[in-house]
Amino acid sequence: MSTVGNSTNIFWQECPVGRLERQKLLNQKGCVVWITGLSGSGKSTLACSVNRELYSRGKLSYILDGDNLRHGLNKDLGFKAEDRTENIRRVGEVAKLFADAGLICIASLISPYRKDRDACRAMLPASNFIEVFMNMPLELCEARDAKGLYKLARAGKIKGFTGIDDPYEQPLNCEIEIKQNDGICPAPSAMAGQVVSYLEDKGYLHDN
Ligand SMILES: Nc1ncnc2c1ncn2[C@@H]1O[C@H](COP(=O)(O)OS(=O)(=O)O)[C@@H](OP(=O)(O)O)[C@H]1O
Ligand SMILES: Nc1ncnc2c1ncn2[C@@H]1O[C@H](COP(=O)(O)OP(=O)(O)O)[C@@H](O)[C@H]1O
Repeated sequence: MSTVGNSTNIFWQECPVGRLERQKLLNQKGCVVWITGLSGSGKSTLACSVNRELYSRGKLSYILDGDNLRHGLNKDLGFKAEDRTENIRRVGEVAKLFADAGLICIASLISPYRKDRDACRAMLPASNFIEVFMNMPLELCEARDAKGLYKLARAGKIKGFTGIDDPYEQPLNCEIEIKQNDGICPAPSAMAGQVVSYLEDKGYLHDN
């Protein structure tokens, strides 16, 4: 195709070393583990724990954390709905590249809108988008308030804070749900175990 978006006269370039060769080299399959949930629900903690566990098994993963990407790639974006949508779109595209590189890409963003997450899912071949929902109650996230942002949002000093005066749409069909058991949040290693077991069961930790 020679017209894509606003670009004309452009052509897709193929390279002889492809995804399958890279996966063989790494003995794993590229995919995207997309962690969504409220601020303070434990997304970054889970991402780091999965990353560490995979590393200990000799598997290459890379974390795309919303907070970190907003320091660079997405520093022109704020938190209004269009900016969040563009934030998720860009991270979805980058995650797709990492998965094509053969890595297990762990994206950790609030990603509050279902349609934005679904658009990222649609960018990837079927089943290579693994949506993980941090299903933690707002009360727990707010009680943690690791960055003091809920306090500022309650005081009206931050407007449009997810869960307070901005929406969060829960996934309807996620692959993995992390939730409290009898009111207790599982330890980070247990949460990571749930994700790594899924990857193992679905064959992502081997290339064939
Ligand atoms: N208004 C508002 N709403 C929600 N979050 C806010 C806001 N302002 C700043 N922050 C901080 O930004 C982090 C979320 O960035 P994300 O890129 O993950 O957000 S989004 O997916 O585009 O909604 C989020 O980080 P986490 O706490 O790690 O989720 C907050 O620290
Ligand atoms: N499973 C857990 N058990 C106990 N504390 C946790 C757990 N997961 C996260 N936390 C704590 O909750 C706070 C918010 O976690 P974080 O990973 O930064 O959330 P998010 O990335 O969703 O904002 C941190 O202080 C973190 O140490």
